[in-house]
Amino acid sequence: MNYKLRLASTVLLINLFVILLTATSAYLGYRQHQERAEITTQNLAQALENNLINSIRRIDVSLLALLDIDRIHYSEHRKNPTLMNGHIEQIRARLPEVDAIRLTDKNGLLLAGHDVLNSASTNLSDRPHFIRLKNDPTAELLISKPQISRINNKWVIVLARRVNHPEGGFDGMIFAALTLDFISEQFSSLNLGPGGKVTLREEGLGLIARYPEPDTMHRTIGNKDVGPEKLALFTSGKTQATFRDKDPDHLERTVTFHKLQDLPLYISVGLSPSDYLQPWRDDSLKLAGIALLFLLASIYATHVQYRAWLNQQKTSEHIAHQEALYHELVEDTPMLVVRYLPDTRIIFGNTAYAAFLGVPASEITGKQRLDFIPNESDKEQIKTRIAALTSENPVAVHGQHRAKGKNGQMRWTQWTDRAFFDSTGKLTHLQAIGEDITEQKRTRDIRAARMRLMEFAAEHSMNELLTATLDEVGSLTESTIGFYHFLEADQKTLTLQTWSTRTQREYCKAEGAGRHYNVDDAGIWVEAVHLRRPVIHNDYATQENKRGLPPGHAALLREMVVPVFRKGLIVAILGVGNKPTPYTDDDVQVVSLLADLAWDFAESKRLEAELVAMATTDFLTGLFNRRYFMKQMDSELARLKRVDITRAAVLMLDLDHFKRVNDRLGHAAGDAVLKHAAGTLQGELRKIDTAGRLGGEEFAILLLDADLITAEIFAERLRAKIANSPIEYDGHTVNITVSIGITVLQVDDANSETALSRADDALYAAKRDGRNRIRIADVAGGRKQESNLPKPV
Ligand SMILES: Nc1nc2c(ncn2[C@@H]2O[C@H](COP(=O)(O)OP(=O)(O)OP(=O)(O)O)[C@@H](O)[C@H]2O)c(=O)[nH]1
Repeated sequence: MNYKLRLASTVLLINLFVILLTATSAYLGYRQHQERAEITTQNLAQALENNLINSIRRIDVSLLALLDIDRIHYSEHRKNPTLMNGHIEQIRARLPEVDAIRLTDKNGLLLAGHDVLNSASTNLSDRPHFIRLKNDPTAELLISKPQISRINNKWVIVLARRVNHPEGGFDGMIFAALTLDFISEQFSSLNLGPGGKVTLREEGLGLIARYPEPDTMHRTIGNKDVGPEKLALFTSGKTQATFRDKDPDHLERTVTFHKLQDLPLYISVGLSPSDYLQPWRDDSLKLAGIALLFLLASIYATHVQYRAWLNQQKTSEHIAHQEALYHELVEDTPMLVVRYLPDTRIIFGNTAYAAFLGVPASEITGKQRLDFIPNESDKEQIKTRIAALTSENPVAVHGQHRAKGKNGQMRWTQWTDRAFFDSTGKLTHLQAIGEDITEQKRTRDIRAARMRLMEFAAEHSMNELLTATLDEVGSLTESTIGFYHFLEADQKTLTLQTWSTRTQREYCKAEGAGRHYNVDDAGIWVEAVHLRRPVIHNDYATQENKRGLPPGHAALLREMVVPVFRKGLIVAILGVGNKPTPYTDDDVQVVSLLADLAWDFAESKRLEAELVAMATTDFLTGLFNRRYFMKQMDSELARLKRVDITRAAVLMLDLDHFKRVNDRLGHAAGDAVLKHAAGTLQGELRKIDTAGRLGGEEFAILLLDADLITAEIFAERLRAKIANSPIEYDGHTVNITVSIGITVLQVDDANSETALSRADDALYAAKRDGRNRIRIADVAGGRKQESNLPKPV
C-alpha cells in the first residue's frame, strides 16, 4: 500500500472511530435523558395520582361522615335541612380543595350546603351522576364529568354519593364540588418545563384539567382529542404506560398515562423532549463540535503531513538520483575511489578500487584502508594527511604511497583525499580518489635513471658505467644483488664483467671479474641463456637445478636474469636478486630496458676506444702512428717552452737494408720483421715514453725526462738488442740491424718537425757511416756527432 493511501486510511479510521465514539456517547446520553424523562413522568404521574386519590378518599370519607351524621339526625335535618350546613362547613374547612359540599333531596333539589340558601330552587336531577345514583342503589362514589356549577358558575367536577332513606329507597345525593381551577393549581406546582403538559381526563377521555392551561381552557374542557398512542392504549384497556406521543397540539412528548386505581380518572404527565433533551443537545453539540474540530485538525494535520511527505519524497528522490548519478560516475570511472571513516574503516570502494586490490567489491566495506598499505612510513604519511584536514581548513590533500595491489603486488598510487564534516564541524568521513601510477612512475624513474647514466657515461669507463647501471636497476627493483656479464659470440662463453656496488660490498667476496665461464658449467642463473628469454626464480631454495653458491656468497632468496640480444645473439645478461617481494614482468621490463641501455653504452665505449685507437695507432705494429707521435712531441715541446726545465730526447730509427728482406723473402716477411722490431722496441720503453712508426721501416721514440747521454745509452741498448735478436721466418733466420739518430727538444725549436729533422739528419749520418750505429745531432750548431759508445762489431 502506498504512503498516500496508508495515511488517508489511517486518518479515516481515526475519524470514524471518533465519530463513532461521539455518536455512541450522544446516543447513550440521549438514552439516559430519555429514560430519565420517562422515569420522571412516571414519578410525577404517580405523585399526582397519590395526591388526587388522597384528596378523593378524604372527600369520600368526609361525604360518608356527613351521610352518617345525616342518618343519625335524619328527621331533624329533613325538617330543617340548614342544620346540616354546620356539619358540612365544619368538614369542608378541612378540605381546602373542595369548593362546596351540598345535599339534594330525592328530586334533585338542593337541601343543604354551601350557598344553598341562595339557590334553593336549584334542581340537579338532570345531572347524569344524580340519575345514576338514583337508579343504582349499590352505587358507590361517583365522579362526574366536568360541569359548570349551577350555583356559582365555576367549572367543577363533582364527587357524589347516594343518600338512602333510613327505611330504604333513594333519598337524594350528597356531593363535593372540586373546582377545576384548584386541580389546575395542583398541577402548576409541578416543574414540567416549558413544553411539559399534565392532563386529567375522565373515563370517557373528556378533559377535566390540564396544565399549562390554555387561554381557551373553558372551551377545551370535555375535549376528547388525544394522541394516537394514548388513544390506542386507552382502547386496549391498559391502565398504565409510558410512551412517546404526539399530542393534537403537535408537540411530541414522553408521556406517562395512568388510570387512577379504581377511579374513572386518567392522569397523563408529559415532558417535552425539547426541554429534557436540551442538556443532552448542548452536550452533544459540544461533543460534535469537539469531534468536528478534531476532524478538521486531523484533516489539516494530514494535509501538512502529506505535504511534508511529498517534500520528503522529492528530497529523497533527489538524493537517490544524486546518489545514483554519483555511483554511476564512480563505478564507471577508471579512477580508484574509496570512502572511509576517520579511523580508515572503508565504507565504500568502487569497482576499480576493488579490482586494483584484487578483492571482491562486496568484501571491501568494513576493511581498514591502512591494511592495504604495507609500508609503515606510508601509513604514517596518510595519518598525517588526514589530520591536516579540519573543518577550518577543508582543502583536499594530495600524496603518493605504495599499496598492496592484486596478487600482493606492490603498486605506486597517487591520491587526493577530501574530508566531509557535519553541521557541527565534526569529521564524518573522507573520500580518496586515486590512480595506479606504477607505470608512470616506472617510466619516469627509468627516464631519470637513463639521464643519470648518460651523464655518467661521458666521464666514466665502461665498467664503472655498468656498475652504475646495476646500482640504478637495484634501486628500481629493490634488489640487493646485481651483476652484468658478457656472452661471447659462441653463445657458450660468459665473461664475468661486473657487479653492483652493493653486491661487491656485501656479497661478492670471491674475485671473478674478467673470468671466462662456460655456460654449461653455470647454475640456474644462466637459464636465461639456455632458454633465450628472461627467467625469474622467485623461490630460489626450491629450484632443482641450482648448483649452489660460491663460498662467501650470501643466501639467495630469489633472482631474475634478463638476456640482452643483438642481431639474434645474446650479447650480455643482467641479473638481479633478493627483492623483498616476488619479481614480476614489470621488473623484467625495467631490467631489460636498462640492460639494453647498458649494453649500448658499453658498445659505444668500445667503439669509441676502437676509433681512438685507429686514429692514433699504426695498425701493423701497434705502435702510435706518425700523427699521434707528432702530437705527443708537440705537447712536450709546448711544455718545454712553457716551463723550460723539462728534458726530452727524440730518437729516429731506420732498419738497415730492409728492402733486401722484402726482396728476398717477400712482403709478409718484411711485415713480420717490422712487427718484431716494433715489439722489441716497445719492450725497452718506460711507461712515460712514446714510440711511433713514422712510415715504412722508420720509427721514432720520445724519451721524457732524458738528456742526450741517457738517450744515447738507451739507443745503444736498443740497437744491440735488435741486432742480437734475429727473427725466424719461414725457415729462414733474418738478422736485422738498426741505425739511430738522436737529438733533444730545444726551446728554440720552431716546431716538432724541426727537432725531428735534426734527429733524421743524425740518422742519415749513421747510415752514411756504415749503418747499425748511432749518431747524435749537434744541437748547438746542427753538427753531427759520432757516438762515444763502443762501435758495433
Ligand atoms: N714489407 C714491407 N716493406 C715496406 C713497408 N714499408 C716500406 N717497405 C719497403 O721498405 C723498403 C725501404 O727501402 P729503402 O728505402 O731503399 O731502404 P733500405 O733497403 O732499408 O736501405 P737503407 O735504409 O738505406 O739501409 C722499400 O723496399 C719499401 O717497399 C712495409 O710496411 N712492409
